[in-house]
Amino acid sequence: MSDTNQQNLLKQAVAQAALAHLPKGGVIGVGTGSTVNFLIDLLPQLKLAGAVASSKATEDRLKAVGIEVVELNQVGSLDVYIDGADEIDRHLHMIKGGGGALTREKIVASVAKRFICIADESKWVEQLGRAFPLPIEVIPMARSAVGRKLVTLGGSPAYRQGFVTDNGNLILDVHNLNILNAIALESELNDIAGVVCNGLFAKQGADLALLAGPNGVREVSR
Ligand SMILES: O=C[C@H](O)[C@H](O)[C@H](O)COP(=O)(O)O
Repeated sequence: MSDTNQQNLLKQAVAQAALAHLPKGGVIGVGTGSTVNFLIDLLPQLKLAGAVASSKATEDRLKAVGIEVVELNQVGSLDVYIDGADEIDRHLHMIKGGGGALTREKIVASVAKRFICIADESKWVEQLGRAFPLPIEVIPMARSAVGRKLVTLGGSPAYRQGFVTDNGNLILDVHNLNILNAIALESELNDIAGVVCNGLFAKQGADLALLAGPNGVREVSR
């Protein structure tokens, strides 16, 4: 079996395991990405009243399986937000945004009482950012200015060519950042003029991580 097929089986397994952690008949926040896509296919079983989508892609997919998509402005708070991650560490801090949906993901997650991260074990890392570059959503006119600031922080920003976010902005993928204090760096990056949002989810990390490996799905909670 190819590595991709094997990884897809793990994503399917973690999506299945997540169902037990989600409320039946409620409204939940739904993230973006290939792992979440496996979950969305299973969500009709929960007979949800609706879901808040973190991207246009997720919105389309939720509608395709018959789940009502609720605007965030119609919702006071959510019991649960569920999403994948590009990397997650032992503090349940994450890097997200590989699919470019980080800003809406962070917004929807911010109104949720609980963040559940679903991933395969390949996403579990000792230190964030060593293998996966940190995505940052940037206002287009600020691309070079933000890039220069990121270089002074030790990063090597790469412009994600041909990609436009759901919000009409661009993504810089920042390599070589030494992320020793993810909470502090998340704030520091947000302070750069022109940055809309960065892919560190540390101030609000996950409350529960479900991680699928060859021996099953393990749970790590805070
Ligand atoms: O923008 C994309 C999101 O942050 C995803 O949660 C992240 O990239 C993980 O995606 P996947 O489940 O496809 O690995």
